[in-house]
Amino acid sequence: MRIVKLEESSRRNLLELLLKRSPSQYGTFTDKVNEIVETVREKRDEALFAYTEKFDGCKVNKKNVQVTEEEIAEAYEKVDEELLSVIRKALVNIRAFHEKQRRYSWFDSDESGILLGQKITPLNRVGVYVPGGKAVYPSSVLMNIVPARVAGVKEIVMTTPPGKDGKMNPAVLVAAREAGVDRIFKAGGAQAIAALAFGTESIPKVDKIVGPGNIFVALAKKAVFGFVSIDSIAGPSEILVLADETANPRYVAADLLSQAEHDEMASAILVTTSEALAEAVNKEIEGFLEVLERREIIKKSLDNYGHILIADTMEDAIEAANDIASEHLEIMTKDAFTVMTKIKNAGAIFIGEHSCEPLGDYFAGPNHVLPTNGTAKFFSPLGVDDFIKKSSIVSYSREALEPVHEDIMRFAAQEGLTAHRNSIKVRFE
Ligand SMILES: NC(=O)c1ccc[n+]([C@@H]2O[C@H](COP(=O)([O-])OP(=O)(O)OC[C@H]3O[C@@H](n4cnc5c(N)ncnc54)[C@H](O)[C@@H]3O)[C@@H](O)[C@H]2O)c1
Ligand SMILES: N[C@H](CO)Cc1c[nH]c[nH+]1
Ligand SMILES: [Zn+2]
Repeated sequence: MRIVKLEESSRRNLLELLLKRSPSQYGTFTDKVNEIVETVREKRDEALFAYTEKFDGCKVNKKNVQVTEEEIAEAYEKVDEELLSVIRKALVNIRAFHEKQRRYSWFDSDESGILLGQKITPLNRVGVYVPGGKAVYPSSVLMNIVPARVAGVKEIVMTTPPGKDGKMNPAVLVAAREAGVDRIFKAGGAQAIAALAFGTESIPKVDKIVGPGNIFVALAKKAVFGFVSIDSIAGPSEILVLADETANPRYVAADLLSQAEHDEMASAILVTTSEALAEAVNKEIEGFLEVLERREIIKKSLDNYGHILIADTMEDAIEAANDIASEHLEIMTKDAFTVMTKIKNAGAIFIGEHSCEPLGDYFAGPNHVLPTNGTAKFFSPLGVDDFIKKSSIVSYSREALEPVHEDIMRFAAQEGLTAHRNSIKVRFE
């Protein structure tokens, strides 16, 4: 990977390079995706099936677009016992973590006759998109469905691209059933997002669409936002390792490569105060590349978005990490917990040399659907909050309203809203 000294210009160049991965930069794809979305909106199933044949090479129709109980039973037969056991163990951790995010309605009242509160209502029906182009992601199935179930969503509809033969990945189906999905449809890409947003004869319209995906999925989610709600736009994966001379270069290299293998557009960045560590990490990467299976994707990703920045001080390194706002941030330094307290922007923070990123991808419990592309400055990981909404509650007795009614009338009059003023006035005539 390129080793560059961290200074104002290199930091700016890196930030500009990373921004090129933002969905907003893909003008040519935007037109194409908008056309797919509009066509599915208008022609519904007919368009959905045609695009599935065109982009996924699979013929689906009204009869086979929804995954059947028989297909799920067949999937259980194909998935080995050990994987099923791992899925169940992961589910225990993921559920326990998300249970802690549960929110409750609250009501606050006193003797004055005022009751105020906030009522929590789960969303009625949500759509979960599970990517399935370059890799299959049963782990993402768990990460999307569990928080929705914990929140109390009534119906969870999942879509994921079918194989050319119409078959679905068995581990994906099993993970979905274990996590508590209600219905699964064979649809991927922008056409699946449009079908969930507007509804077709086969796929029901949902209130919110969540889940990661490639550039077509991300742009389609942007296009349908407003017709439905969406979660953050989780794009190609990212890792930033913050390390000093105490870090183990073999671990740092392995962790950087773990995210680079997702996509040619994934990014892997090391920010370190140690030049010796930087050289050693590069050497380890060369060794790993000889044996890793997805080395072609990894090489492209490192060529495009792999970077090592050498900082003069740990304070400078932390400032750069906060600027980049990576999806995942690993801290392998002395006093790693103190460093963590200075991190403001990151989707998930992994502390210490044994807390490697894939531990979070599969098992620890926190969600792996995280903000990417610098959006960790304002977005949070997918969680229970994404699947609930709040209504404010207001209840005043006559005795509570009487002492403040003139204040309110004055406020309304100042805005020139006489019907508002009248609504208060009629109660005291
Ligand atoms: N942030 C996260 O939590 C997270 C988790 C898992 C995966 N990811 C990311 O999700 C992405 C998954 O991408 P993927 O491609 O493997 O699966 P995907 O399901 O997102 O995309 C496949 C679909 O893209 C559509 N498509 C492909 N080529 C097209 C074209 N030329 N025109 C129109 N549509 C086309 C097809 O309909 C296909 O079904 C990766 O970038 C990965 O890094 C992120
Ligand atoms: N690291 C990905 C999110 O960026 C999630 C994932 C799923 N499987 C493996 N990894
Ligand atoms: Zn991963």
